Amino acid sequence: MEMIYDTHEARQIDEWAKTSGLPLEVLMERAGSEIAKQIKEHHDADERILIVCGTGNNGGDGYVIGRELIRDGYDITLHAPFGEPKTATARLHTRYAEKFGLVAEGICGQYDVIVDAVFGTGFDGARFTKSVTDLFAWVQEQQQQGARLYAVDIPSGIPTDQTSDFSGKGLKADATFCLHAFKRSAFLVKTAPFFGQLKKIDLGLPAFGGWSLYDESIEPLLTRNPYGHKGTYGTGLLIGGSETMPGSIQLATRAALRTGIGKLQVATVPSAQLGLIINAPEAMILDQTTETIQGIVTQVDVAGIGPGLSSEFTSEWIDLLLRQDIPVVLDASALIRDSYPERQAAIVVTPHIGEFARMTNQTVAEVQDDLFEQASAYAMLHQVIVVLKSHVILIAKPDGGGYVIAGASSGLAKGGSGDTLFGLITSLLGQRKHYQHLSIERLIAMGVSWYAQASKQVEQRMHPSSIVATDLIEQLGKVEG
Ligand SMILES: NC(=O)C1=CN([C@@H]2O[C@H](COP(=O)(O)OP(=O)(O)OC[C@H]3O[C@@H](n4cnc5c(N)ncnc54)[C@H](OP(=O)(O)O)[C@@H]3O)[C@@H](O)[C@H]2O)[C@H](O)CC1
Ligand SMILES: [K+]
Repeated sequence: MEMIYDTHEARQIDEWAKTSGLPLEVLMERAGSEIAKQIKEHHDADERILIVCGTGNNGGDGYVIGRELIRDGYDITLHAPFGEPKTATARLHTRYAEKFGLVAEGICGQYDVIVDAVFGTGFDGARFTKSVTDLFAWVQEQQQQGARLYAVDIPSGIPTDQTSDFSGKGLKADATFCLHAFKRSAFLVKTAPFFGQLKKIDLGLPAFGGWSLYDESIEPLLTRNPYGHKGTYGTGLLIGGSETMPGSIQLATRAALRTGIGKLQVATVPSAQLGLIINAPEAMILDQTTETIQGIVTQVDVAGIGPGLSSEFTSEWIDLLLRQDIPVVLDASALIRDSYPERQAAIVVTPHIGEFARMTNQTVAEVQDDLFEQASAYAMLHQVIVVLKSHVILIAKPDGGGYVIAGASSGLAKGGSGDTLFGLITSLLGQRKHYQHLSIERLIAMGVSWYAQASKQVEQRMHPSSIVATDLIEQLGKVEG
């Protein structure tokens, strides 16, 4: 799994390497050489390559890249608009690069490739001087004339952790070589478009830190025990639907049935019951009353409540579910609590970004700016698992870390997707016994990954604008792992 760091974690791993005997000079050497290798794979020695270096270690990486390319006969111009690097590590590499004839010079004419080694994680967004603005404008002109732009670690001008003060100004790379770990801003809505293609550069350091990009195979979810029976795969209870919103519980039910649950009980209103008889005859249908819910809740392995629900008893039913020793999934209309009881079994909340903003008394923009921290803070404070649905999906763990699932189809940005994901998550948690070897958060991450992969496959046969939740549910069964 690929790690996602904030500035603090990036500094910590440097410090760890240093105290463990691996100096920063070596990390810089690895970073620069690996990036140079990748540039050589895509560009010939006769292309004009410009490396723009800043005064920190990001600039130092640039000197190593230049040296490695010049050594192989590439046509390199190194430009240091703010003067020579100031850090001891970068200066060491500057001196060494001089031995290969790499010295800073002026810029002239059009370049084929520009390497942005101006600012990395040390950029101070509060200082946007005219010289920085002019440099960015010049690089953008070069791009308009056809230059390809590669950023080292982070595109210059882009913050690392959160975007509340982001001016919107920064270099927009075709690809970014992310050193050791991705940085959080590569997944934030305002800054992600500046990164272009993300390319991870391995510096040989151990994985460390709280957040990672989930990229594991979903194979375990697609395999079944040949000796199992319906009891092996648990019984789920879904509570949702109302006279005015009968559709969402149908989608949730169908998604749960397509993702392996052994038995499914659905407590809903009469108009939604009719739809379920036709569209999901495999589910068992219950009346949506306190008595029925009370009666069934002791017999199920998981309960999910919320989609399309509109009842004066919602809060009472949530309490009822939380008193059982089973995982509980809260979605949509059931996202109404500001505290949760201490309990052994997991509580999972699955808000979209607007619901999460309401739950935390913030604006959507405030949540988007600091997505990781916001999700973590809620999960840690309430000791719940947060599945936060935005342009990426974050699964925040109560211990402060979490998983990011990226790459789902843009076609999912419409009604019905959340109901589908809710049904899928509830179904998988009902099968906990079968998936004992996975932590609950990994099981959820794998489920979200299943959903994202299915959406990508639907895109192969229809335009994202046309994709509806039903297409996705049908595709779940065709994903190959
Ligand atoms: N483990 C790793 O991932 C490794 C990462 N490396 C690289 O190191 C950088 C971080 O290096 P750092 O020196 O901390 O910071 P930067 O190079 O990004 O920037 C600091 C210099 O930039 C100047 N600066 C900052 N903001 C501005 C601004 N608004 N205007 C002008 N100049 C600015 C700053 O100047 P000061 O006046 O504040 O001193 C600094 O000189 C990381 O991103 C990686 O690329 C290692 O190479 C390998 C290990
Ligand atoms: K950079």
